[in-house]
Amino acid sequence: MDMVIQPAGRVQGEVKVPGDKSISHRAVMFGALADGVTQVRGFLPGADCLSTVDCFRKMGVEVEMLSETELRVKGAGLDGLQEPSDILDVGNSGTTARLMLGILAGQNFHSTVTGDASIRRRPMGRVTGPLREMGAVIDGREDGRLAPLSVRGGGLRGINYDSPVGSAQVKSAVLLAGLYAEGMTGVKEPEQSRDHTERMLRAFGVPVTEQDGYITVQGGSRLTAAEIEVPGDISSAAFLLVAAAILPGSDLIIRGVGINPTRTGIIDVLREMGAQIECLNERISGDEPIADLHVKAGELKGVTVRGNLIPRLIDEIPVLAVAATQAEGVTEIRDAKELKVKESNRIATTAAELRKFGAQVEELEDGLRITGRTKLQGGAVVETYHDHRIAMAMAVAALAADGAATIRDWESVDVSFPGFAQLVQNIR
Ligand SMILES: O=C(O)C1=C[C@@H](OP(=O)(O)O)[C@@H](O)[C@H](O)C1
Ligand SMILES: C=C(OP(=O)(O)O)C(=O)O
Repeated sequence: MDMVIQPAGRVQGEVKVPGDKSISHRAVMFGALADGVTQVRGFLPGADCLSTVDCFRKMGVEVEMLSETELRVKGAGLDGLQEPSDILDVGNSGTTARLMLGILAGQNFHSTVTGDASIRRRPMGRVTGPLREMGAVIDGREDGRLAPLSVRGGGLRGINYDSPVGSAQVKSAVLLAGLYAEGMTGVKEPEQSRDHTERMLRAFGVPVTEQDGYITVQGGSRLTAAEIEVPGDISSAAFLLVAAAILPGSDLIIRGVGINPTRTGIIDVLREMGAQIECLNERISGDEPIADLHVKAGELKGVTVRGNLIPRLIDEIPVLAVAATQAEGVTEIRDAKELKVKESNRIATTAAELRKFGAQVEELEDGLRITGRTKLQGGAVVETYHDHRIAMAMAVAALAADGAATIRDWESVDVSFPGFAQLVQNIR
């Protein structure tokens, strides 16, 4: 479906964004493995998280949807999952695929995991490698590096894994397998990735410790059902933060957004660029810090973003590139090769689509160089490569353009932010 986005003078008002995708996935998965009934509020009813629900239902877990955002997961216990009689289809969701592979590695049954065309291109060797090292039998295309993947799990031994990438999906997959392994399992990463798994495992009563730089769990640790309050997703809020930062006269409040420090790179960088962002009513909700974000437009200037900041804003880089087109001078994003293995190659797709608005964007081996400030041109017909973040980033570019833009395959937005188009309409 095509979506036509009209320019907006500014954005204003008060809004809420849907629940955090990373936390919603984990609430369902950990609830499924727990003893007792887990209650989840603020769940993201996006396509990716619904894929997680579907996969765990196929393994016999009862998930009751009390409303779109509230669900009850009847835990099967650590060893209660059943062999699925059909393929586990994760749709477009890398998080479902990789975290679930960690769980499947611990099961004494056979399973097959696949997903859409994008998932079948994304690297799975980063999880199947360490899971095989732990003892899981995994096969698939390219010697088990690409889905479809078949898993025969069980009989795992704990390892200390030095991950070559700062990836929460890798860390989580290994730690989840570690719950089923003999002894201790640890993961060390080159840059710290989001820590929702560690926080939520603790909320489910599993000790997660740090030993010699390894984040560690003890095999056999049982999970006890918990009540999970999912905060608003800062990765979704990012589209609104950038819209408000670049549209002069904007003044927007986004209520109840997760501000876990492993996720707030976008706030740090937008502030450094010159946007005004305040965190109001900072509080702890369950296991995660949250706040209301008050953002106002500013005169933006270019910045360099690299190193350990990258995992703290990895999913926000396409929309950060849009902000950079409206900043004076050069913005460089480096050390971000990981962008190439997301739903699309986000270095290539961000550059190609932003150029359609007249932006000056150079693709780098490990990132992007954007030179501002450019008055973005209307009339673009944007391809989205079925990548929700590209669709929404380009919608934000359209808000700042001098005419309407058409965004192709808009339905991908439902992966993480159902209702985005309506919400943007309401804050004009
Ligand atoms: O663990 C998670 O929930 C996620 C981790 C990140 O991926 P990587 O682990 O591949 O960096 C992120 O890009 C993804 O949207 C969600
Ligand atoms: C990369 C993303 O998700 P996943 O890896 O779960 O597909 C994303 O949401 O931007």
